[in-house]
Amino acid sequence: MSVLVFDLDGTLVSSMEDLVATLNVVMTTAGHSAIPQEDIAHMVGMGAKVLIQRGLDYNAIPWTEDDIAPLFSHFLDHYAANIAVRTRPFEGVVAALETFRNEGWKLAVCTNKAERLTLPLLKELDLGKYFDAVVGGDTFAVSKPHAEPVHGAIERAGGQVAGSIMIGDSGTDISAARNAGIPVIAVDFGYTPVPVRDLAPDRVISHFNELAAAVAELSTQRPDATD
Ligand SMILES: O=C(O)COP(=O)(O)O
Ligand SMILES: [Mg+2]
Repeated sequence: MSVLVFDLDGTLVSSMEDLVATLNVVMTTAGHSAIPQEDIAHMVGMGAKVLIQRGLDYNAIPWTEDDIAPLFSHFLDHYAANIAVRTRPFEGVVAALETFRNEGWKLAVCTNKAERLTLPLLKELDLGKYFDAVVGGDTFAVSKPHAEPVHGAIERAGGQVAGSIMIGDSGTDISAARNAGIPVIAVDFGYTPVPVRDLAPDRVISHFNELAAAVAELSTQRPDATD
């Protein structure tokens, strides 16, 4: 059984506005300046803790791990209470997930978002029902770009690595897929400081209605083929 392993933020869901709102509540409550959305877009992808650290760096605030803990806890509380104010699946996501399920694919989420945020968000957007496994940034001891959460998602979905494909929006996802030994399709509408095309994913799509063709192309390549 092959698995389609999806990243969440910037891939399945457009979540930037809610992430920006929460980060800026955390920043301003702590007495720091709010950060413009276009700059925060480059800071997402490694989970909320790293987002906060990058936000402090942006404001040139020196920090230690001890400084991060209360800000992270504020972030979790505020974001959990405002997780889907503006966040929505990208256009075509629901139709694509339904098609893949009907075709017999197993589906998994592998995100660096904390599990306690990921599960409620999927539920709130009525997406949870499509996935055989959901892995968050804190589900395993290490997060993407390590291979372990990708392999864990595939295993928990009841699938096997050979034939599985990752779909993501950032260099973190592309590296995670490479480390996990599976091909990767990048969406070009997500959150990344570098254009994903420059990171050499196997395919790039600009809309979810292009995903089925990209998956079909990669699926016809033998999983053990070398190129
Ligand atoms: O919350 C983040 O920073 C990243 O989440 P993602 O792995 O779903 O892109
Ligand atoms: Mg992402």
